[in-house]
Amino acid sequence: MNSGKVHHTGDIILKIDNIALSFGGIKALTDVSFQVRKHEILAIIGPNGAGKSSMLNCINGVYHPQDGAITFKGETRKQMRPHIAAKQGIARTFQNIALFKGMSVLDNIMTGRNLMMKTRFWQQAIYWGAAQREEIEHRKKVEEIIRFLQIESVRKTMVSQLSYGLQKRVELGRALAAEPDLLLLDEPMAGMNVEEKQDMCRFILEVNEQFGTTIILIEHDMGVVMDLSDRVVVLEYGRKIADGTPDEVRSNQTVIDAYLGVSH
Ligand SMILES: Nc1ncnc2c1ncn2[C@@H]1O[C@H](COP(=O)(O)OP(=O)(O)OP(=O)(O)O)[C@@H](O)[C@H]1O
Repeated sequence: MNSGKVHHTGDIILKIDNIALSFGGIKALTDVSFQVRKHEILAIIGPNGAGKSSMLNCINGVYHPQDGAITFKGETRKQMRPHIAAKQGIARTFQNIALFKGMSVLDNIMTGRNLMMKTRFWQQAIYWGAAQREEIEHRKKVEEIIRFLQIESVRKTMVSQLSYGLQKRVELGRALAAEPDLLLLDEPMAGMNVEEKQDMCRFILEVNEQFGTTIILIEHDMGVVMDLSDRVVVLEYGRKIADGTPDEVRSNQTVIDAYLGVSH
């Protein structure tokens, strides 16, 4: 897989400063700091239990770190809240697919627009015309995403009837429906075959290129990480042990030791 990623990134969009998170006696994250530039694809890697998902959960406000600060688009918060993160333009996919399995592809992606809907239920009753126009606009955007992800043929299909790879693509579609500035992808290729992985890689790169979306992804497949990312942050036992370009990280002795299981 050679993606031919073009490296052109902008100002800092996300700053993680000295984050510490623990659950009772378990230290999930200790003093983790890194920065993400606009339009960058940043991969977070590390062995199981290293704190990767916890980091994403702090960024989108699901977990509340005991220490440190998160600055997104210039606004610093000690603790993010999920609805604020979403409103500020952070969208997320999950390690285990979190779709409405009994609903169609179209309706699932439509749920990603919820935050952007201006008219509420009681308003819809009064301003029926405005609500209808708004609905048409949202549907147009959703249809664009469906075309972009090449899932037109299954747009009316119930999600439970789709292959795992397609379900992952629909989940990406739902996140894209929110038109995020920052997209958090938790193992977007997990459980996929080679062909599905290649498709997902292509879509992630196209999202980054065409929409200018900044992306943070957690991924275990090192081939994918090396191909997709501009930079890589490596976590081990909740601490950052390296941060750099894929080439820098690949040749970093501490990283090599962590992956080969050398005790230190
Ligand atoms: N909600 C929680 N309650 C208690 N402990 C948690 C919780 N979430 C994470 N942890 C613990 O925090 C540590 C880091 O977990 P996390 O899921 O962030 O790691 P990870 O690097 O994403 O792992 P994996 O690659 O296996 O998904 C682990 O020891 C985990 O058991």
